Amino acid sequence: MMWRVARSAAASLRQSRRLSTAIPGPCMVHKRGADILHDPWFNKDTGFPITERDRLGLRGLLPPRVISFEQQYDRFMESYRSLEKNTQGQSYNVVSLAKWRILNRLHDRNETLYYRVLMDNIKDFAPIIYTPTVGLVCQNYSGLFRRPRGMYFSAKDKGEMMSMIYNWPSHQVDMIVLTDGSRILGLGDLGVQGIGIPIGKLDMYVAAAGINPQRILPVMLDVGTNNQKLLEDRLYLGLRQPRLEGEEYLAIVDEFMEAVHARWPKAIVQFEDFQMKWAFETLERYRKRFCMFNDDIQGTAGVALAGLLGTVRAQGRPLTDFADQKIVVVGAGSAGLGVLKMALQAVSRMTGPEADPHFFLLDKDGLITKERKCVDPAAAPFAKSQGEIAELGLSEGASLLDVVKKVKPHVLLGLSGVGGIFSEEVLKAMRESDSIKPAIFAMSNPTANAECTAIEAFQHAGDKIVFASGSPFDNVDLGDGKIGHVNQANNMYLFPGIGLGSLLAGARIITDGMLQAASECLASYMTDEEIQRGVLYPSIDSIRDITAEVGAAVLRSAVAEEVAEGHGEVGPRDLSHMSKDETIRYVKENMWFPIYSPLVHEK
Ligand SMILES: NC(=O)c1ccc[n+]([C@@H]2O[C@H](COP(=O)([O-])OP(=O)(O)OC[C@H]3O[C@@H](n4cnc5c(N)ncnc54)[C@H](O)[C@@H]3O)[C@@H](O)[C@H]2O)c1
Ligand SMILES: O=C(O)C[C@H](O)C(=O)O
Ligand SMILES: [Mg+2]
Repeated sequence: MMWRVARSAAASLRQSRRLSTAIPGPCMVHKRGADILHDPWFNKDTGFPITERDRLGLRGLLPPRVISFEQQYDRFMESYRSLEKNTQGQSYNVVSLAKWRILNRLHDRNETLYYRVLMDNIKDFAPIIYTPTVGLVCQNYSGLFRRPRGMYFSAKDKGEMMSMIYNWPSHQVDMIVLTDGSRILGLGDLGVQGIGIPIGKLDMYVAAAGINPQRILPVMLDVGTNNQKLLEDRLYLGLRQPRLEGEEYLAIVDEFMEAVHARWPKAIVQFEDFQMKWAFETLERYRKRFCMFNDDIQGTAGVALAGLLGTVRAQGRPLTDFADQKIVVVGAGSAGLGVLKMALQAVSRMTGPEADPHFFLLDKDGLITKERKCVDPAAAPFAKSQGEIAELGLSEGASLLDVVKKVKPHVLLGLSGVGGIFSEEVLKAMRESDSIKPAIFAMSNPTANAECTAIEAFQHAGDKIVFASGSPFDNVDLGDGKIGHVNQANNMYLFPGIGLGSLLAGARIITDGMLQAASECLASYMTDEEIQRGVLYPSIDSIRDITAEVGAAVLRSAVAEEVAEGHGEVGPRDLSHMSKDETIRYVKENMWFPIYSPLVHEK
């Protein structure tokens, strides 16, 4: 019965979308005149029709000619293309920051146009608003700062957060991305300047998942910084004090989480770029109480696992052979351990709880074994025993080169944050891999921190490899008309769908099952033909489509695990009656799309 209501609501939505170019639904605005022009959410610049200018007190505040949305779009793209032309030959940093500035100015002025150009040109613009340029933006944030975006909660706000949260102007917030700036990409502690990451991630939420930009909130939790250079920088915009530690630190995060939950109980909080100790600890602390997840641990794991399963298919082997794959993971931080934990769960599902996978884990001190004095508890399950490695001629702390030479792994996966660590010698050693298609995943960000470049990988490890990197690289010309395909193994293929699916499910919490469903959905998205060509992930051009599918998979899993409480008028029973296709349709119909709506003034 209820589902019929939902269906008819969905049908009317579909109807209004079809008609949307002609008569989009109205949007209530409580402002008039110049206040509207200065609000990027409502502003249409020269696109305000004459009648609207009359109704909203805008007449005379704009040049007389009305410019259509399409013309505004073309005008922006022309200025962007001429900026590209005019900056040719200049350094990467100068060009990237110039591109970021022009996009950011549009973002500050007219959100509808901004998100439309971002969505339509995601392949060109993701590398600017997301990795790698976002890293450069964070490094230079205090100098680039012009207008605030998002919220800042600092150690000085202790005891005030419950009231501060009400300073945010939107009545409803669906998606929050939170960082404390302690491990920004592979760039280390950037303190308050890390706010660029939540902003970039939420831009991806809007572009890929169609989360309404009025309902997103980027948040910086400024508990100080241990970056001496920033502490000494007179322009640094954050607290000039060492990071809070221990209970003092947790008290700040607790207070923030309580404040968010009090105002928006259904908001989803994505933890991003926290240093390892807090990444794991906060995940365990909050995941049963709030609807939250840690993208670096859980989103990354799902994307990596999907890619790893793809490499098994690429070898023409059944998926169950994943249990026999030899995988060397370089980097035992939040990302590397997240990947291994999820990979272990996958092997256990295939072989039973006594699973004995062939995983080798290295950190800055080399191969991690049980001989190691202090092994992090999260890394302990992956520490090798002397017996296991002695026959390979390896011992505690063995170097990466030694490990690759002796193990002959099917997969070499880097999440170390150390640029170039897959040296020529290491890559050449991968030629002796036991796989017919050795896989090299250089997943660290941004580009300069990638363990190797795409060209280096194909040049040294050979044409047969499958390659993936966290930040984008161009495909590699292998000669004779052959192309070495470059995949982008980045959590952007999952986090928007995890957030969207959890939101539309009205999930109480985000379970391992929901994350597994997301990963499996991504893994099965690729056809055999694509996989054979070394294409493990979809093109970023189809990110909205894959996100809808992932969102639906997450939603269905939330229903199956009985953590779905429903969203808006669609209750859990309605959700449970939806077929897979209906769920995908429901998700797609709930994705926001940038279009000018008629503004109606309401006092
Ligand atoms: N592609 C993606 O989607 C994705 C997702 C998450 C993180 N990352 C990237 O992964 C990197 C690591 O992130 P993290 O959160 O795990 O960081 P982290 O600081 O928690 O862990 C880094 C790990 O690398 C190890 N390491 C450092 N130097 C090393 C060396 N020379 N050899 C071997 N290991 C070394 C450290 O000991 C540590 O175990 C970052 O660059 C981040 O941008 C990428
Ligand atoms: O931000 C990214 O591009 C991926 C990931 O979350 C990272 O921390 O590197
Ligand atoms: Mg991250």
